[in-house]
Amino acid sequence: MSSTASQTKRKSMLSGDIVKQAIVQSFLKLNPVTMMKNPVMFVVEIGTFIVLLMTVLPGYFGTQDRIGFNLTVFLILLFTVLFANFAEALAEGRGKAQADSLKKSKQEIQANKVVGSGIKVVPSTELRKGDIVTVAQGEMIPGDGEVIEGLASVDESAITGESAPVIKEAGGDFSSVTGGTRVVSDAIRVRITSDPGESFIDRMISLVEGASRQKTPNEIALNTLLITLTLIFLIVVVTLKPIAGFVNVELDTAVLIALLVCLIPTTIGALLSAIGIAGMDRVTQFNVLAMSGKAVEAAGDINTIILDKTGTITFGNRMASEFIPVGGASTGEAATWAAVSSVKDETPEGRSVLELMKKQNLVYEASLAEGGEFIDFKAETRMSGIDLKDGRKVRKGAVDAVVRWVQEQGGTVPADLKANGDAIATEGGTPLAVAVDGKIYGLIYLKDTVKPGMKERFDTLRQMGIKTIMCTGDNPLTAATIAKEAGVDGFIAESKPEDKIAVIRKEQAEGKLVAMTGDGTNDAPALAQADVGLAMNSGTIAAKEAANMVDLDSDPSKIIEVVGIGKQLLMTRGALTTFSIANDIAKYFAIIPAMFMLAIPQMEALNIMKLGSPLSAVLSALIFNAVIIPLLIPLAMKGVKYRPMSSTKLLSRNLFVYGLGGVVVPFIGIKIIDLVVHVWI
Ligand SMILES: Nc1ncnc2c1ncn2[C@@H]1O[C@H](COP(=O)(O)OP(=O)(O)OP(=O)(O)O)[C@@H](O)[C@H]1O
Ligand SMILES: [K+]
Ligand SMILES: [Mg+2]
Repeated sequence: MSSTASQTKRKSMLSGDIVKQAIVQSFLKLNPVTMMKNPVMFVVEIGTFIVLLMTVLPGYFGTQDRIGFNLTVFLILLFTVLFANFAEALAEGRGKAQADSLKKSKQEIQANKVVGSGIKVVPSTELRKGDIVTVAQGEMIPGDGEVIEGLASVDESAITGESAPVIKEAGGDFSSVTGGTRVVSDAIRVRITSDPGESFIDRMISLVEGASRQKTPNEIALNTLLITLTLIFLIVVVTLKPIAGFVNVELDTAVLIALLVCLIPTTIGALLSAIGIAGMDRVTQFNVLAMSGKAVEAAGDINTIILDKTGTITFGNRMASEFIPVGGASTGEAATWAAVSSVKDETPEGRSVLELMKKQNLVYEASLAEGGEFIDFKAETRMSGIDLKDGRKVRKGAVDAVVRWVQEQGGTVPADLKANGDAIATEGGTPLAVAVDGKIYGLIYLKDTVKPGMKERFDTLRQMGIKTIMCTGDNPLTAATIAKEAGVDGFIAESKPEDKIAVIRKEQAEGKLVAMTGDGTNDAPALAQADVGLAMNSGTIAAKEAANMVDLDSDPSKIIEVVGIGKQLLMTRGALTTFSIANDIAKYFAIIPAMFMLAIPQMEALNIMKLGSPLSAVLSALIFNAVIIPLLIPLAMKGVKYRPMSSTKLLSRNLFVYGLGGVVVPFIGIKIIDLVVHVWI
């Protein structure tokens, strides 16, 4: 698929360059001002500095006999901090590279600004909200805006990575254009909707660059836990020295610092921000822009997803495939009125009616529509049509809507309408009734197909404990057929845009987190109300501003994968936290006995791990503590393997795997390192 092409293009950006940059960054991030943002690693840095002083000023600290050991501890600690910095820098690297390529597409553009009745060429940076510009074939669109006149195909590859041009036209849901994209055919008039520095590309750059990255509520909570643990261990270790002093035991300062570093949760402290950045990055690689890390996390906690039927679950190219007369009318009559009501109907459904006429070699008197007043399709009325100049009113639309409209005018409903309509609906098609004033002439059979693989995707969601609700403006029979075929958990038929917001509020009132997709202006309130609102890039500005995510490929069914990515982010963080804390427990068993054996050699019985010597035990634990960070970077970046199951099952499984693994792995790791280290000292 096309989005995979852009993904491979972006994946290859994790190149040697990014690694080189990340190595440089690892050193720059040693700056204490930067380091302070990560309290756990900041404590390690302070420890590193103290051991450095003891190494270079042994006379002052009375550590002349330990210079070699202290130097080794200093180096291991330094690498611990560097590894943590490297993890974060590597995670940031890909976004930075992407931001650079975006900046290139942001060079100065000449804009044809409409001034009075003429055109003035100005640099795009001078454009302000409300300005009108014209953009002709081959020109770049100078800023974000809305097409107010004309239709053009636009190459949006600069932002979407997608080379096939998309159609943009005035009015409707495909009118928004993005600055930095190129008109490849025809010309449009655009009203600018953003001031300089606030455009979509600007926002995108600062997002992928991480400039606007803020800690999420979940990260803040976890950070508080990590700081608390660090403080507790700090107090324990600091008070250890005077306590030991009482019993005339002299504890070595470097060993105490090593103990502290091993006990505080350095593994998760080092990887925490990399996990968050990588999670956002996975969403970006998927061509979805998340406005905040919070949105990605919320996606991981979603309980209910609200999906549109047409275009999300089905392909959405509802095409007229048959004219079915009712109430004794002829096929020709039904087709004629269907066509007359569709002359100016620019929806795919409307256009397909005229195409079907051509395909079936049917003709109608075009003059009938001349001078008439066209009635656009509206989701509220679920009808479209024309008021003819001779006073007759022609309508087509959802059967129940047209029936009501006919009855309002004192008309009658043909006896065979319901059976014919239901027949179409039970096949999953959409019946549109066609009427003139009080008389219904026939039905248009609109065909649509469920996208392949939908059932499997909904099964997966169900295993994760997520409920899916299909919302559609279609009739209950069609809705039921499609719902059954696609395998959604529930559906709402004949729904108007405002019904969506009601469903979201209802679910939220039950304490659930809700995700939805949308593209129209009338979706905006619901997109804002939802915990995760995914707007289509092809959609209106209002929709994109209300949502907290934008899908550059405009594929509404992607919400399903976004939820998966969010889940994976939360799982990865949970798993590595469990692993990290369990790890520290194991290191405790290596260091504490060693420390006391250093002071009281008779305490050999404590050496349950049978490590070579007290000093090699301390170094081995410290080395393990350092190298586990780079070893876990790939897992932090890629995310833990993710199998769909309920959250509670997942939690207990992860506790088992990463908790137990976290205790066992260091025992083995420290033992192996000790075998090597012991030979050296
Ligand atoms: N161009 C049109 N002219 C007249 N009636 C239409 C037209 N397009 C759709 N309809 C009718 O209006 C109903 C509502 O359409 P709408 O686009 O709001 O929702 P939908 O596409 O059926 O559902 P979904 O919310 O899944 O997109 C359709 O089911 C159909 O019966
Ligand atoms: K640690
Ligand atoms: Mg629709």
